[in-house]
Amino acid sequence: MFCMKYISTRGQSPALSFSEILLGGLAPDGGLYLPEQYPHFSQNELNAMRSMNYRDLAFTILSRLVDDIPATDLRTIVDKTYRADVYAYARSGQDAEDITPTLKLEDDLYLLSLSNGPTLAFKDMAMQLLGNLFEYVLAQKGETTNILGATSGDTGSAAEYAMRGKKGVKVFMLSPHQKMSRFQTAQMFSLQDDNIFNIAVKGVFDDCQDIVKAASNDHAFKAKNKIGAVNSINWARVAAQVVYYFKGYFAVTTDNAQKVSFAVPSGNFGNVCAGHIARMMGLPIAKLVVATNENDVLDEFFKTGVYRPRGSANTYHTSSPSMDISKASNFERFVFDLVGRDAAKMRELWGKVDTGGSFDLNEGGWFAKVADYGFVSGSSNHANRMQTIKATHERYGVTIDTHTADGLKVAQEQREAGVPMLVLETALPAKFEDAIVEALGHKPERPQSLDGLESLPQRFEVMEADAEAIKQFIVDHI
Ligand SMILES: Cc1ncc(COP(=O)(O)O)c(C=O)c1O
Ligand SMILES: N[C@@H](CCOP(=O)(O)O)C(=O)O
Repeated sequence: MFCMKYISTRGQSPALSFSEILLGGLAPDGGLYLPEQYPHFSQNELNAMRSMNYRDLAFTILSRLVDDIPATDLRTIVDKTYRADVYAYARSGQDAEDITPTLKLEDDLYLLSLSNGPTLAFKDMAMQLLGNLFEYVLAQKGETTNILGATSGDTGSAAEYAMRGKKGVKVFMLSPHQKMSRFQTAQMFSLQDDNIFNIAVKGVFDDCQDIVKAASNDHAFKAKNKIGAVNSINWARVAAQVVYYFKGYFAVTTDNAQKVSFAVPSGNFGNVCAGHIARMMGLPIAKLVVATNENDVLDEFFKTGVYRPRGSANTYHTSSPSMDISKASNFERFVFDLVGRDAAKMRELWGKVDTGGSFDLNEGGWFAKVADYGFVSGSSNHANRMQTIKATHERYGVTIDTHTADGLKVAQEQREAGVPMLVLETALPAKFEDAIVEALGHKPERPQSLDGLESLPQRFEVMEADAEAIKQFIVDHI
């Protein structure tokens, strides 16, 4: 019987079990949780996983990361989550039972469809599981939680759809005022459930995320008001996202000697961090391609070794708005591994980041080791997105959204002969109708059930980017 413990990247919090860290976000020392050691799948285990359906694969992987929920209960939670009727928006010709079907564009180039869930973005893959895990753990402990989250457009709706009506859960979701697409805004703000509170913050996503972290670092406030997290600072979010890298790999290979690459539209680094963890668990990955939009802090790091988060004034509002992020939370998880899990080094580096500074990992020779982890990067801009959406439609008859277009553009630059490249489809085009009309001259398809979404009445508060005022709002509404 192994015992999986989670440790903080900053090294000054006690090691805890999965259920103990499930509801929270940051560790008490301000760091992020990671497994003390990554579990590793042997070749025989990978062979056995090759023919598994999504639910079996999810259970097999998650049970190596979660050892304090009885296996029969975890199995029930997984089976309840990954159902074809939950991930029902598969393209015609795709099998919804696959949960994350692959779509071949041409030889060795695929889309990995992650956005067939209720809110049409990849966030549903983990958030639906989180909703069911939260319900289970809260019932076991007889507790309640008040979730405080930040969204640039997709985490918010995925969390609200996963948590609406759930007993013992309230959701307070911060979003950048007037910076999400019309569809994204309507998807969140039209929810009228009593347990959902949408707060439009006058600022950018990073301001919202900073407020979430400030509340999480106020230990007395967090404990008194039972503050929970659903952003990818929450380990369970990342853990759930590991599964579809395995699913995608097995879908396009026949033998574990083969490697594949994944191109990942990136902002907060949660999605590609899950790819990194899949690789650490033994998945044969050639490259992890980090694709950014004009907010290219991550691309700058992977090209130069310098991590230089930017302030609100230098964070651009783009046509792939969910990636308008200049301070990537989960990057800390990768750097922890990169610097040999040296927590003192992490405190030194994030001491600079948390006070508005930057760091250069050429110092100490750490940047030279990035290649060992398979990371490469690139960026794209509005003109690239329009061109990629148009070319993909003309060449393959497939409409992709603006974020997936960022991924595909950079994927094309990083392809290698004989190595399948999977581009993660992180949202469906219906969420970004105006951009699709600009690129193609016509609207994208949208599920009939979502017709008229933008005309529904909306309920939200507009607030300044003021952590104390937002904390008071929460106190007044719980
Ligand atoms: C549609 C879409 N694509 C890509 C991203 C970037 O993913 P990550 O923040 O995990 O890097 C996001 C938001 O995070 C998103 O909503
Ligand atoms: N793009 C995200 C930003 C939050 O990312 P998360 O993965 O940390 O929740 C969004 O759509 O809200």
